[in-house]
Amino acid sequence: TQSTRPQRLLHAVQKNATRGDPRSVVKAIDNFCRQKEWAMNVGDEKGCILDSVVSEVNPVTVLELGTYCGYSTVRIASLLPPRAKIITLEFNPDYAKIARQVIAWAGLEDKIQVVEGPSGEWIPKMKEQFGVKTFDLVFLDHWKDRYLPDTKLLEDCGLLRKGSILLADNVICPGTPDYLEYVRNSPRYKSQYFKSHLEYTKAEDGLEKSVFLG
Ligand SMILES: O=c1[nH]cnc2c(O)c(F)c(-c3ccc(F)cc3)c(-c3ccc(F)cc3)c12
Ligand SMILES: [Mg+2]
Repeated sequence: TQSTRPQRLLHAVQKNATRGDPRSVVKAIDNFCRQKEWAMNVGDEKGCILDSVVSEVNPVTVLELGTYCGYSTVRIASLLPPRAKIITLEFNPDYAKIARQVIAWAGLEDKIQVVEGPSGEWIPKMKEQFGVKTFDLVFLDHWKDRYLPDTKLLEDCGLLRKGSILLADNVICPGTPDYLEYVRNSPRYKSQYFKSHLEYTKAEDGLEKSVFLG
């Protein structure tokens, strides 16, 4: 039976990356996506912006919405301090299965919890299920129509604190106009756009970094 793109991406990691070396996993995926098949990882260019935000925030508790194959999960987790944790939500069970294996190859299972299911259902359960108080950093990279409702849900569930950082991928391509309008005009956020390119292409895209003011 025909393999899927996530399966081929996983095989590229297992073939070209060193077990336990997260940076080699990131490199192997970027090479696969540049040389073989495009895939919707945040990629190397936007990934550097992600790295700089993670390093600046130095988060202890991270939420990622949208795991896909675990590329950004590995990128973030490789920069976290020892006791820090990342919870990553993935709606698609096939993606989650691949992501777990990519994360295992990177040797980062202890810092990462992959949770399967709809973000809208899991966000209200974060406190009771995972003992989360608030998130220091949220990386939005799932479905463009969920960015705004999930942000409002995070606010309503008391999962953001003064200074929590939201970092959103794809705010230009495919674009999240309602989310951008909200974080750029709400008095509860201070927002900043980082212009970049759609992963592995010359098309414009960017990341929006928004600080929750409480
Ligand atoms: O859905 C996504 N989630 C997270 N990150 C994404 C990402 O980083 C992307 F670059 C794209 C993208 C953008 C342009 C394009 F041509 C194809 C895919 C998508 C996406 C958008 C619309 C779809 F119908 C399917 C996938 C996503
Ligand atoms: Mg994306």
